[in-house]
Parts: sequence; structure tokens; C-alpha cells
Amino acid sequence: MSFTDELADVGDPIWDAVVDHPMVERLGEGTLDEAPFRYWVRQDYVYLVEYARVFALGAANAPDLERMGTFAELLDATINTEMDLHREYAAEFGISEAELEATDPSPTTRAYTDFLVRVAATGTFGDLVAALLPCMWGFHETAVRLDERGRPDHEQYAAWIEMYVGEEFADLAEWCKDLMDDVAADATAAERERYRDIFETSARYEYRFWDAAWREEEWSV
Ligand SMILES: Cc1ncc(CN)c(N)n1
Repeated sequence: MSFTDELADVGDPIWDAVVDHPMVERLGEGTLDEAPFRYWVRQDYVYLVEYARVFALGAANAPDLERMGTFAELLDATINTEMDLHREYAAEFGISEAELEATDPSPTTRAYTDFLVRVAATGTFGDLVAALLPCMWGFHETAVRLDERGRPDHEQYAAWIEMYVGEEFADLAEWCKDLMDDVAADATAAERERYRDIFETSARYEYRFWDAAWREEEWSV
């Protein structure tokens, strides 16, 4: 049994909860109000900036040139391709680039991205991979599960599923799982336990990120 097979026991119930959350369930059915989705699009833009920072830290901490190069490519792809696509996608919901840039992180976005960046900046390379894995694996799993229920009539929601179920994101999820397995193969039992905890925290934040959008969460004061 690989280490990521063990992590699947932690992740699976969380991905199940994600697809059963009303925000995601309605996205999959095409019945989701656009207001919480617009909120999600804006918060995800903020998230992607910090996510890119994790790739930069991954390149800085990578133990060999090959992995350093892959993290550098992911940084480039996120900043120069995924964020362009995100801006185009946001425009379809009437959200301008200026509005994306002016978005303040919600409490959950702040907490999740601070967690990711803290682990990436102060932890080991294995800690960083464990923190990143739910972002790649969880999104792909969510899209796969929604796709199994059938594509919605809503054009943009169907495009969301199509993007994350597609080959590029499937390959990214596999790459990150292989990387986790490689790192875990040389780790002590205590390190693997720590990777499991970090993975679980990130996966829980993935759920909270959808829930915050559903509630259009704001700071209380
Ligand atoms: C919150 C979140 N998690 C993961 C992904 C996939 N890159 C994303 N765009 N947003």
C-alpha cells in the first residue's frame, strides 16, 4: 500500500463531504445562484496568488534540479496561464480585473493561504508537498465525482468541471501523488504522521473554502 493510498483514507470522506456540500452539489446540477459563485471566483483569484508563492517556495526548497524545474514550471503556469484563464472566466461573470485585484481575502482564504505559506516557508520539502496535495488531488476528485453525476446545462459551471476533470489536472494530481510517495518512501514514521496531519488540514480547508463561498463569508467586525 502506497503512502497516498493511506492518505486516500483521510481524503475520501472529505472529498465526499465536498461534493455533498450544497455549493458544490448545485454547481454540479447547474442550479447554483451566481452570487456565491462570483464570490468564489474572486476569492480563488486571491488564493491563486498565494498558491503560486507555494510553488516558488517549492522550487527554492526542492532537493534536486528536476523537481526544482517542475516547481518553477508550475509557478510560471499559475502566474502566466491559469491566472489569465481565471481573469477570462471571471469576465464571463461580469467581474473585472480591477475587481479581482481589489478583492480582500475572506477569513477562510486568509487562514488557508497563511497555513499553506507557513508550512511551505518553515516546514520541510515533504511538509510542503503534503500541504499542496489536497489542492491538486481534491479539485480533480471533486470534478471527477461531479462529472459522474452528469454535466450541468449551465455553460460556465460545465466549463469548470471540464477544466478540472481534464487531462492536465489529472496529470497534475498524479504528479503530486507520485512526489508525495517518493518523499514518504525516505521518511520516518514520525514524518509520515506529520505529512498526514498537514494533508488533512489542507483538505479540511478545501471544504471550508467552498463553505465560505456558500455563506459569502465576511469579517464580523
Ligand atoms: C481553493 C482551491 N484549491 C485548489 C485549486 C486548484 N488549483 C484552486 N483553484 N482553488
